[in-house]
Amino acid sequence: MQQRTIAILGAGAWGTTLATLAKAKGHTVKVWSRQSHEHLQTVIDGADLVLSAVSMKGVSAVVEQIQPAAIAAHTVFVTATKGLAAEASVATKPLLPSQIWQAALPSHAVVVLSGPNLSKEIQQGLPAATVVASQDLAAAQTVQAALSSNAFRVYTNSDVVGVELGGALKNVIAIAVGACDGLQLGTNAKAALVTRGLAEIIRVGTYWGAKPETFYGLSGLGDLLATCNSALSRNYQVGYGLAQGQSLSVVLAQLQGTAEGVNTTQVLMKLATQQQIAVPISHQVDRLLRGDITPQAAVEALMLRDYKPETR
Ligand SMILES: NC(=O)C1=CN([C@@H]2O[C@H](COP(=O)(O)OP(=O)(O)OC[C@H]3O[C@@H](n4cnc5c(N)ncnc54)[C@H](OP(=O)(O)O)[C@@H]3O)[C@@H](O)[C@H]2O)C=CC1
Ligand SMILES: O=C(CO)COP(=O)(O)O
Repeated sequence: MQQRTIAILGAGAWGTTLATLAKAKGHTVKVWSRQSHEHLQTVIDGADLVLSAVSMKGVSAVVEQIQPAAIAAHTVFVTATKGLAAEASVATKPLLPSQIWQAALPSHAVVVLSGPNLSKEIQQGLPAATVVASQDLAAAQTVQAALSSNAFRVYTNSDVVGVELGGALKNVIAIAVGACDGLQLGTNAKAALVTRGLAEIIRVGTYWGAKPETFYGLSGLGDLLATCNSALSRNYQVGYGLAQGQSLSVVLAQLQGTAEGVNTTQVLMKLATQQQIAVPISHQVDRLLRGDITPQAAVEALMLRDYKPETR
């Protein structure tokens, strides 16, 4: 196995966990965060892989600190952020983290890493699988070889948009399912939400050019199952807390780490409204997060929608 020099950007829950996985494989690992004394450019100098696990709101600020001309041609950039850019618009601006990285580093390979990867379980050494997606298959295979182990199984995929959107959009559905569990609506209701949530993700994803089948994989259905079934998920915790009658600000103040679904819902609603894509569950999550509706009223609004065939 080839030893690599890996720079990890972001020392939060996911960045720290990815560093643990990379160190366990014997790679040389350097971690950078805003608290680091070293400059970002110094940390990524000479790195074979640069792996970013900063939350969505920090991606542009981090990318802007990088001087592309000073980076070795073979360096592969990996983004593990699950979110949509707040400034995204259909016409002009990048929507996904990998598009921000690729726009700043047009001559470097960019790889998306996404899957059912609750960091606390991985830190405990429990087995997990993930997907690395890139238009550059060799770059994806380099990342696959670098991170695969007996505890972390890495698959490749060429559907970058699908893999990245799956990881971002499942967070919105995880908020809905957290609320469903917080209201103790039962297993049938939860199964319905996850299944119709997946249909909603596929509707949005295919609009943006993703392959439908990608969403039945690890970064779509896989990550939905993980985050909708675990109290470790911060997004699930947000929905659960709202269903307990707590305000969003109280829920977020008590939360350990980032719940990307809160901002992702806002961006998704802006884009889906512009493009007239039906996202009924996300719409109710948006109203709930804004405090415009009670969780009980959101459930009723979903149950009493116009009749329709399942396949539309
Ligand atoms: N935790 C998990 O299980 C998983 C998380 N993810 C995704 O990874 C991303 C990070 O999640 P996670 O590590 O859990 O979140 P945390 O809240 O634990 O950490 C967030 C990280 O982002 C950094 N950050 C935030 N804003 C900025 C900024 N403006 N400039 C630079 N850095 C910034 C933080 O830096 P600082 O410490 O300096 O504040 C910190 O390193 C999210 O998109 C999440 O969806 C993906 C898979 C699994
Ligand atoms: O993406 C994750 C697991 O795959 C982490 O979920 P949360 O961000 O909801 O904690």
